[in-house]
Amino acid sequence: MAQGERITETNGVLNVPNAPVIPYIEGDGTGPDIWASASKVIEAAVQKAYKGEKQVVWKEVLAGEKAFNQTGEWLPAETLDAIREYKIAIKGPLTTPIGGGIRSLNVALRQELDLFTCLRPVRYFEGVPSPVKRPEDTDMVIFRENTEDIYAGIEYQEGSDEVKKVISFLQNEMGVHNIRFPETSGIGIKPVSEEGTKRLVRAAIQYALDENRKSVTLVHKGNIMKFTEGAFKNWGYQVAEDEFGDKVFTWAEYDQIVEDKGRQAADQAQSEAEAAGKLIVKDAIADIFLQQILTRPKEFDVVATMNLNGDYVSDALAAQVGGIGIAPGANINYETGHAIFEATHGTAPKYAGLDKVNPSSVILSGVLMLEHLNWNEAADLIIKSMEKTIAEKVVTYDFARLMDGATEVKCSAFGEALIQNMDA
Ligand SMILES: NC(=O)C1=CN([C@@H]2O[C@H](COP(=O)(O)OP(=O)(O)OC[C@H]3O[C@@H](n4cnc5c(N)ncnc54)[C@H](OP(=O)(O)O)[C@@H]3O)[C@@H](O)[C@H]2O)C=CC1
Ligand SMILES: O=C(O)CCC(=O)C(=O)O
Ligand SMILES: [Mg+2]
Repeated sequence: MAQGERITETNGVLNVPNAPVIPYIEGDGTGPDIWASASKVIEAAVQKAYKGEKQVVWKEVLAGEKAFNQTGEWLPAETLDAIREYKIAIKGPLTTPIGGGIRSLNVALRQELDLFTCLRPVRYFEGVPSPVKRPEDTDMVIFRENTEDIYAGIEYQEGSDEVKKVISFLQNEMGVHNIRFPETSGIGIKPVSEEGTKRLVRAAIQYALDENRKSVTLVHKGNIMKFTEGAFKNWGYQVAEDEFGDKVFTWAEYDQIVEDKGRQAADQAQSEAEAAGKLIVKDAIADIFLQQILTRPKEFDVVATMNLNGDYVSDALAAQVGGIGIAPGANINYETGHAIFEATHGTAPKYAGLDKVNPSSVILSGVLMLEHLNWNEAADLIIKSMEKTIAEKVVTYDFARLMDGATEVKCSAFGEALIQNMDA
């Protein structure tokens, strides 16, 4: 086994050695089962693609229950230091208690490393059972803002001295009179900034242009939350128009043409922009968006949204293409090159230690990682093998329960089947 070298970055470009050290967090709950299976698949793909010329040198770093049991800390400083040093990491899911206890370690990792984009591609694999009639029509890439919004964790518990101060400030100094039950309210605060919005939307538009996508939809609830979600929409259009000029046509421009010259002229301008291959930047209010991704998925492509909306949209879209067992993700800072790859799902605690769940979400997060390293040959081997294995109906319980004639296999056996089906 090679000793491994650090990945570095120069002017936004990663320098990837042939044996990069990649820290991994095994995760809680089903994390260890999934990681055991996923890591073997990633190793096999790299071996088959590069015949030993390249390899991943894994370095375990601790977080969650394993970290707490071994060090007394949930997220040791060494873990953050290692990810800062080695740039790229991959992780299994980590538990977050509800209504008390520690705040989310997953969110902490994203905030500490300023991984401002949560990238979650949603595509269909032929043969996967889905609740919709044409799952192949769903092909979207979610850009979820990953550091702000209510995930900032600025919350005050009902009855606490802090909440009394905040409520008194709001009532006495800000003229707020509509907190319905001030004596028994908890308060949460939702910061959304111009910088935070613009760097996320910039990344989404750049991705859409690079990947020849047709549109970017800004998803918000700006009709109700005007200065947070409404501002997200306005800043999103600003960054599109100020920084991408002629490459994009926005619905803000469309509205301006309607005002100046009428709807017919605006429709014509949009048709011309589409014919010229310009990227359409549009927006949708979150509630109707959740309906339209089901009824008209072909109309959506890249999606840029805030943290909480992105969380809901991620799981909803994952369902359309077969569920959370096959939903990958990446947390990325496009400016520093730091990234942590992880599944969209959580620890699925009821299946912990049963070697049962679908490891595909972490395996496909590994594919995103390999693509990020520009090791596309290895990434493609995994994708092809997954297409073949699912087509053979060799699947884990989550797909098997919805498929006729499936062979249900365990988490580890599914990984082995992928390796068997991998043709270099
Ligand atoms: N990034 C992270 O680390 C995340 C962590 N979490 C945390 O995970 C914990 C549990 O959260 P919970 O809300 O139950 O959500 P989970 O995503 O952990 O599980 C919900 C359900 O999704 C299905 N599922 C999840 N993973 C898989 C898989 N790999 N293969 C097949 N099916 C899967 C199972 O459905 P079924 O029962 O129908 O088979 C499972 O019961 C919480 O502490 C939460 O905070 C949550 C999300 C992300
Ligand atoms: O951190 C958690 O526990 C939940 C995170 C989550 O739901 C997500 O990343 O989508
Ligand atoms: Mg989530």
